[in-house]
Amino acid sequence: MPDSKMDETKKKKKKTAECCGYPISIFFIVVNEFCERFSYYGMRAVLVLYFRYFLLWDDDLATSIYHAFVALCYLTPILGAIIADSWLGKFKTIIYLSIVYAVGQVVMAVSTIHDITDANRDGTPDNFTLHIALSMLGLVLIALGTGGIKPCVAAFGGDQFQEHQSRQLNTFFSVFYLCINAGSLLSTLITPVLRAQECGIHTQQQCYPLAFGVPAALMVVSLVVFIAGSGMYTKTAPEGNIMGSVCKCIWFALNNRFRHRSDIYPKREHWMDWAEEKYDKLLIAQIKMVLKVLFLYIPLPMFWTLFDQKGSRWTLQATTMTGDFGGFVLQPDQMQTVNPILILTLVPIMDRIIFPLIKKCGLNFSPLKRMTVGMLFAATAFIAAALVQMEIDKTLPNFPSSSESQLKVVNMHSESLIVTVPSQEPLLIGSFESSPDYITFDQQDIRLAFNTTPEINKDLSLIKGSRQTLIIPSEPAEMYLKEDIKSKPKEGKNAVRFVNGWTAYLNITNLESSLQPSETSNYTLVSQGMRKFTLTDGIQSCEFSRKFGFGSSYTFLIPSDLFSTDCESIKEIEDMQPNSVHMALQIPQYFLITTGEVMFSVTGLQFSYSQAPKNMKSVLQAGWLCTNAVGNIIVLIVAELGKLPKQWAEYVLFASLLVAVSIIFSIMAYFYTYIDPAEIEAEILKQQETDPDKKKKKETLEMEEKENEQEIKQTKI
Ligand SMILES: C[C@H](N)C(=O)N[C@@H](CCCCN)C(=O)O
Repeated sequence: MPDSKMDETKKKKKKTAECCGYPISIFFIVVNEFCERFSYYGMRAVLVLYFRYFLLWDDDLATSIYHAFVALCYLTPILGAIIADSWLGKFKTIIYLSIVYAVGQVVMAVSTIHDITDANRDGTPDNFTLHIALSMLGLVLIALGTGGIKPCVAAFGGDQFQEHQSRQLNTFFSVFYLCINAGSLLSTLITPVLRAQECGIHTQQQCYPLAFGVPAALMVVSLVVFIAGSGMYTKTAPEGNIMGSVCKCIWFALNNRFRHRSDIYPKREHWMDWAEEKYDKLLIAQIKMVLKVLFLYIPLPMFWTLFDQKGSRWTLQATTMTGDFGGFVLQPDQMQTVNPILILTLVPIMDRIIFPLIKKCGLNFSPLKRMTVGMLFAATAFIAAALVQMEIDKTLPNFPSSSESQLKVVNMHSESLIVTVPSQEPLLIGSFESSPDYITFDQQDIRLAFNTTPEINKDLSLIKGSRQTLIIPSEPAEMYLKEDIKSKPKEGKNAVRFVNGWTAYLNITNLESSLQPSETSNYTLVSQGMRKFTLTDGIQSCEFSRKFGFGSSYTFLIPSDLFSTDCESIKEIEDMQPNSVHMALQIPQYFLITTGEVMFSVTGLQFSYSQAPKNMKSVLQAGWLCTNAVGNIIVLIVAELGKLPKQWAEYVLFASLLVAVSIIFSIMAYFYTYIDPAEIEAEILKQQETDPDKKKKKETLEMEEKENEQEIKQTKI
């Protein structure tokens, strides 16, 4: 927008109602942002677990779709900025896109109701295609909404301030950032708790509808709050399609340069100077400033590649750890709250203590240096994550490879048995006991010998890549194989099953059906904490309680004296140890990545603002957010191409890539000279005033172009 027009807009700004020097309207904007960020981060906190455990996608697909969604959220700001600047203005853009956003959240919440397709009432959806289609539609609408309003809301907040309120404007931006993190903190604490509840019409399942429904409700609240402030806002008219002008000017410069590629034309200082024939010197200078910063942005996506894995890989890592903090139990997806908690404490500490201290020591800790250090912190965070992963790997059971088979023997016979197993010492298995651990075989067909009278020889055909248990009931000749789980139970839950050694059928709470004598139940999943099972044969009953940790698996052996011992004689066989590495071990990696975020993200945001000409702040904002989108696309590419067999190795790979990129960035930063865009703009305007030929030059060029167009038309006719 020409400056004269901009001044007019400023003059036209109506005097707004104030409280303590602040426009009252910003209260609505800050509350709106808090609710919107609650909605966004709340939904994001449980998203990867929804993909993994509701839609039953594997870790890689869940991670890929999660990052594709985040990438889309950071690509759509460009669209939002264009709509606001050239068509609807910020106010209407925020309202319309917030409606799209709220609809998306509602569609997403509906997609998580398993009962809508669970016709056979077994607790799992029958029509996954419908759930996937609904959730993808919901996510696209959410991405359009959240990304579209992102470059508008903060700028709209800024528009509310008068020129004399520059101090209050700075405070507003700090409060705005804190609100983002307060919203994020509360939602990442609350939504995982909602998810962990059980709900449903026909069967009780993890309450994803509530976990996604509350963020949807908050988005509606956000919209209502924003509309409520409607009468108090200063609404500036759309500034004109600045992105369009920038693109046209660049296109013209490139074309003009190409047309004059011959050596007979004198060289120009910068390739953008080839737009001088048609475009304002001011616009060209502004584009040069923007391009200089955009060039510097090239290595930045790698930071976001690592940063945004907090919500995917790190959350999945937490599901293989224990979250028992004594007084309270933390869910794996709640670990992400460590980030906003640290932001709320680290931002003031850095701003008030660390950065001033560094300055006092005479060190020039320039914004670009801070960003480089931020990248190195993020790389160190991934090394910490790799070390934690190595600790977890040590505690994981030795699962069979695709060519191996594993077998355990459980003796429900009233006497001890000696079992002869190929290439093993004979095993002595007591009554109601099992072989010490799974025995691994390279072959599938094996023969076992039992010292019963008469002796039994049993030929077994094991399943490749599987874990199985051979159950020897009270009548050993009726022994049978039962397939076991071969990975950690989902969401840090515990898998339990019962073998019925009682003489009649048994009903056990939580089990799908009653258990016949000598039968082994399928696994049932139970959450961490004290769990109670009631066993009854229809006449007698007793209760069996046990405290569970995270990620374990047990087979409970029910003896024939069950009711006379009041369930106390039930024996347990531990098939899989509970997770033993504590989630607290993730705190160092969260601390390092958040320190990196403060140095990189907060500084980067300020840097983008300070180096952008005043009418192109939204262009650079969209560019800055785009680095985030590209970062998430890189996760997809590296995760797909890399496919490293060990998770810790993938963490080390990402850390190494970021170190390499931070070295390149530091070299680029070394050659960057900081500018004061306002000063440059003022200088050019002054020069232009003393250039009477300027207007004439432009008019002549426009005439020439029109004549050319007409000539082309006539030639065609
Ligand atoms: C919650 C997180 N710590 C945060 O502050 N997020 C901000 C900035 C995200 C920057 C992405 N380029 C947000 O606006 O959500």
